[in-house]
Amino acid sequence: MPVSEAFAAIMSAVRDFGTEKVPLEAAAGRILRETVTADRPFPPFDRVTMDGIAIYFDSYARGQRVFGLEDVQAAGMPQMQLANLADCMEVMTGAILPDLTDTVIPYEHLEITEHEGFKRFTVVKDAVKGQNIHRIGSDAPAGKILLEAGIRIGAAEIGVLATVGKSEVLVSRLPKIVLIATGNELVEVSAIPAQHQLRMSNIHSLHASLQQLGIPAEKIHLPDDQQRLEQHISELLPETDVLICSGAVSAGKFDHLPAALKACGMREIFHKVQQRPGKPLLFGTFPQKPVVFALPGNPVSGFMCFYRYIRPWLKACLQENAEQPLFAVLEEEVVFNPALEYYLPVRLSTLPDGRTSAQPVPYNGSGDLSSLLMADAFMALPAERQVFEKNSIYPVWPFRTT
Ligand SMILES: Nc1nc2c(c(=O)[nH]1)N[C@H]1C(S)=C(S)[C@@H](COP(=O)(O)OP(=O)(O)OC[C@H]3O[C@@H](n4cnc5c(N)ncnc54)[C@H](O)[C@@H]3O)O[C@H]1N2
Ligand code: MOO
Repeated sequence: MPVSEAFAAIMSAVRDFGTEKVPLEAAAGRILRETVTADRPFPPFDRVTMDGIAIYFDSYARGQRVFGLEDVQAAGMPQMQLANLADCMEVMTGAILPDLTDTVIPYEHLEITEHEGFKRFTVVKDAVKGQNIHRIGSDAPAGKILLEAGIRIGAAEIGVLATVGKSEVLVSRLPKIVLIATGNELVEVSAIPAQHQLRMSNIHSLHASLQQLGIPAEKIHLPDDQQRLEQHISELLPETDVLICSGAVSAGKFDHLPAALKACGMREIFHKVQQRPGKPLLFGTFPQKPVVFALPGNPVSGFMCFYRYIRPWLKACLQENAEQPLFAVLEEEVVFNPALEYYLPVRLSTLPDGRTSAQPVPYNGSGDLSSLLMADAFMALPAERQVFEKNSIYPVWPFRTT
């Protein structure tokens, strides 16, 4: 199956995992599922923006330059009122502007003297009516939509949510994901492997890739034994939303996973995609609820499949706004003969004209996990061509991203 068809099949199996309310403190990184409006104007009152004095501008306009002090309006104090329009009120940044004043002169534009125990302020720089006041509603009127459903909540959004009083926020519920590593050759990260063994890395990479999306996952290692695979998988099914398996999906004698999944009731949507790496990718659904992505065991294959298929699928399930497709300029000629879509590890950078460039990194194929250390995206080179010229433009799928 071509990549475009595989992707379309996966995206037509998008599921809604529902919503939940979380405390504001736990909302960062989650997907907002409600419209958030301004409960009050932004700012909610005429806000003083400089420490100094507030005056009635007409007095100044008539030539008055010396103002006697009536009182001090600090931030957090209810609004005061100027009793005599020829006086002034000392005001602090963040205070509500005193009633009957309309202009704020900062201390830097004042000479301060004392006369018989009373403070006097002489204005020594030109003033403009209305200066240094952040007007009520000038940023947003009450009722304005500030945030729409579908955004990923970041630090700026948390500040706005706090301002409008959202101590609880409606967000997408996260799916329960189980990561299964298969393979008798795999040992724990903390183990010293024998010569024929290796430490399992794929599910740790996948776990980290899910963490970028704020989704936790359970990790399990199962042996190359069909009965044990079936038994474990059937136990997991009732309480799992997404199964992501790694390894045992190609043509080997011990690649029991497809048969085990089928025995557990999986409906296979496709197995094998016209791509490299990641050709043996399998996607299926279960009648009750989980979907299953069975990724090829070669580390770069599974990694690529996560960013090309699983990540966009999960974002769509969480009802997160879709990302803009990204394109880059290929920095050197690439020749690739098989009739497969080629996902080439590349390093991205910005050209002087602002476009993104993609430099292929040294790469020994889908077992070469270390090649990813130098790369930050896969460039998708279409199956119909064999020669990809320098300076041609193709889509890229970045993986150093949130
Ligand atoms: N006769 C054929 N052989 C192979 C084919 C094919 O079409 N016909 N496809 C090749 C391709 S392409 C790939 S990719 C691999 C995928 O094979 P599997 O998905 O069955 O994966 P395994 O054989 O289990 O493992 C492959 C490789 O990856 C290592 N591995 C597996 N899991 C992990 C893990 N969690 N952490 C680190 N490394 C892992 C495993 O040790 C193997 O070296 O098949 C080709 N063969
Ligand atoms: O497709 Mo396999 O994933 O090339 O190594």
